[in-house]
Amino acid sequence: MLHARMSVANLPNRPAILRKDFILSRYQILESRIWGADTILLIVSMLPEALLRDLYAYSLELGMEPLVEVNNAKEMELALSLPAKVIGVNNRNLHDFNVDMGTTSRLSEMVKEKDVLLCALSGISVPQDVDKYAAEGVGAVLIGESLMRATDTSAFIRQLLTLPEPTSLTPSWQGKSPLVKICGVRSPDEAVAIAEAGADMLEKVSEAVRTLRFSTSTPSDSSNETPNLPWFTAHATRLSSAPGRPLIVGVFQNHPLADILHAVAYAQLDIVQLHGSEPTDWARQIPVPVIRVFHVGEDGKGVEGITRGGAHQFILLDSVRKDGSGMSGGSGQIADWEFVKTVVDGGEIRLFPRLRPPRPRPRRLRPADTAVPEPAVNGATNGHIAAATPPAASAPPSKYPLPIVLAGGLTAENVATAIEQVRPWAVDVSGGVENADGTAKDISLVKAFISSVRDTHYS
Ligand SMILES: O=P(O)(O)OC[C@@H](O)[C@@H](O)c1c[nH]c2ccccc12
Repeated sequence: MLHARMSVANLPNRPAILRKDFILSRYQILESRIWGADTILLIVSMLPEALLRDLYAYSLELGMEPLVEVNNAKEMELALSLPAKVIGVNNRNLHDFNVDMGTTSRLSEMVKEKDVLLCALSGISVPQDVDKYAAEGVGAVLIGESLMRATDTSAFIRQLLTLPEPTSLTPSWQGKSPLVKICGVRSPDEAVAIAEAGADMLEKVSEAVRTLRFSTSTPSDSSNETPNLPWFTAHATRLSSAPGRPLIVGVFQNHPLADILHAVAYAQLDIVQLHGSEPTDWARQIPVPVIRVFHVGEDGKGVEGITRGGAHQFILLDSVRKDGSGMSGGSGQIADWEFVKTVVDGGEIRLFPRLRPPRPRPRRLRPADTAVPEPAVNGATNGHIAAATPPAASAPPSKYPLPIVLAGGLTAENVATAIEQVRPWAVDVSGGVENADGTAKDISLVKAFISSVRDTHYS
């Protein structure tokens, strides 16, 4: 159960996990919740009425609306009296195991006009079964045997539900020019000027952040949810398509978690950037999206596990400082763009893996991202970029290039080249848009930087 839950945990629109079992006690319900179930099955025919009512109420208490299974009109009456909101009609009679596909159709009359999600259970194997039930108001089907027998499960489900091939899963951030993140903003006035110049994200170094709330905020349209794109792609796509005021980022380098949480609340940060060697898991405890830095060394070290999703939402690549600290940032040093490009092209894990492993090819020519058969989840379980083995030059770029924020030594002069070469999701600049003595941002440089980015489109 826990493995099932974990394998879908990082999908933005993950399916619910049902414990389809013979549930007889509160203990089993609590156990289900603890091990990752979203809901449970309660079978009316095997539970005395008082126990059924108790288990139904207990399940609700734990935040789970159970699937209540019935097989005849009497059981349906009882289920409706609970009042169950999700009712499954089992076409299979559990006393003699005979399947009568008309059972759901006959009982569907009893839930008409009611606020009930009706599910058809058992015996479903062809699209016509599903279509017929759908026309009768059935909202879900439960399929066991025919799914187990199908050789290509995904194709079978698509066929059964008349779903299109999953070609529409194209990340939308790739067609646009990268977002612009300006770091080291010193005052509210500077922030306003930079916002007006069109920056997408600002990072402050002063206490001024609380006054940086602009009235131009446009709430994003949450009804337009992204489909189940891989983790980083989904987050990049969502942020790229949310218009509004620039987001305020707080950058932290090896600060205590308590300080970060305090700053998020006090300064109302939109995003936290972890720029040190903080534990990956902290991102799960920070209540706003997190950008995590990967410090890229000269030898291509520092990107191990970079495709692992499920914690931070965004990735920033910066060049390691030459001071031996292993940290990056603020040095004005350019990252190895060619190497960063191999990380971007290595991409995120494919959502729909091949069913059979690829035919063996000579080892040397095998690109890094097809070397291992991948599970049907995103990068949570499989960081497949090996620093020492960037994809071969001939390898086709991944369908889901890794969306990254590129930082390190960018200026209005070099940013266009950087974008063409690396194809980052966003670019980050601080020193490159400052005045000669480094005491303030030079707004004309900020404008030049932003227009250079906006003029650069990916082909
Ligand atoms: O394998 P089928 O015909 O697709 O059926 C699945 C499901 O309805 C069935 O497994 C089921 C639902 N409730 C049950 C209760 C007991 C035994 C079996 C079930």
